[in-house]
Amino acid sequence: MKLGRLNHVGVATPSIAASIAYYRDVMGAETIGEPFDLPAQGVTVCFVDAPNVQVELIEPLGENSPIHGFLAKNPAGGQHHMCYEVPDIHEARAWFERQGAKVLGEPRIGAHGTPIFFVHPRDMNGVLTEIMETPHGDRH
Ligand SMILES: CC[C@@H](C(=O)O)C(=O)SCCNC(=O)CCNC(=O)[C@H](O)C(C)(C)COP(=O)(O)OP(=O)(O)OC[C@H]1O[C@@H](n2cnc3c(N)ncnc32)[C@H](O)[C@@H]1OP(=O)(O)O
Ligand SMILES: [Co+2]
Repeated sequence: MKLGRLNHVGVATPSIAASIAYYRDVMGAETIGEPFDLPAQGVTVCFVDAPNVQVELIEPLGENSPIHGFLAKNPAGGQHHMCYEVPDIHEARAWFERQGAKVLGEPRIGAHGTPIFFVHPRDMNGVLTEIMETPHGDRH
């Protein structure tokens, strides 16, 4: 596999509203999207645009949110995952499985409308890693 573009850095937060104020007022973010719910992923999401990458704010949604454990250990929130793009999600998944890495579930549709999967941080140098298929319009 060839390392692809860094699409976003996931940042878990107990309050998207408070994080939006921080990125706008302290960090000077000029483009911040509207928050939206992704019940299938157990999170509310909001994208903050930096010139070269997005920050993905994620707040727990529902009792089974996968970020409850992280926020229990990091109550103020913090950097949660890195997301890299790949041209073919199934090839990428098979690659990580061949490396012996723990792939967390089947590909499912993520916040950008293309399939994603996660690889366990224990097998990824301590970084929870999201792999995302590049949207068709963004392919070169
Ligand atoms: C918005 C939609 C989508 C997108 O399109 O972009 C998203 O990004 S959704 C983002 C949220 N979804 C997910 O994170 C799904 C995948 N994650 C999981 O399945 C779980 O979070 C997990 C990775 C299996 C962790 O589960 P959890 O129950 O919280 O923790 P464990 O007790 O199992 O932890 C084991 C081990 O891993 C360490 N850990 C946990 N989370 C992270 C993290 N984010 N970064 C680095 N390390 C992490 C945890 O501290 C434990 O370490 P040890 O104590 O040393 O064993
Ligand atoms: Co993400």
